[in-house]
Amino acid sequence: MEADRMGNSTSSTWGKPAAAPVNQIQETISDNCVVIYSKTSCSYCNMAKKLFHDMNINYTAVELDLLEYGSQFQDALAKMTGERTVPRIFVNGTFIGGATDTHRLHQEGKLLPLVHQCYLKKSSKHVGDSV
Ligand SMILES: N[C@@H](CCC(=O)N[C@@H](CS)C(=O)NCC(=O)O)C(=O)O
Ligand code: FES
Repeated sequence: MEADRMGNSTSSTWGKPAAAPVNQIQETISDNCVVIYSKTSCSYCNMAKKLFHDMNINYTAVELDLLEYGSQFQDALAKMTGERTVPRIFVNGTFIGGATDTHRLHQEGKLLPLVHQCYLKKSSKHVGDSV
């Protein structure tokens, strides 16, 4: 029941160390060239998505407000990137910043090369893949 859940929220948080979200985040960012940790209600996040969309670049969006453990993911992201804010954007397995940083990278012409580097890496991995 609702009251149970509220009463247990502290202990269930203790029972779930941030290691699990960190591992999941690391897996997601190594599997996908562009990952945006986002919230559906956030216009900064939408602007970041639009930037990639307009460049015809596929991205993986993880909507933290729709995740049951979204707040723990935000804690993990804070540990990994120094900020708990959204969006948190990763390209080629590396944190590149929030919305402002990403737009700046794009203006400096550095965003597309990072993405292409990742595509190249992924396509070469499959050459001679025996699995
Ligand atoms: N300059 C940062 C601003 C990030 C920021 O302030 N994000 C707000 C939402 S727009 C936030 O994450 N607030 C806390 C939260 O939603 O948990 C960026 O461009 O990403
Ligand atoms: S722009 Fe307001 S929550 Fe991100």
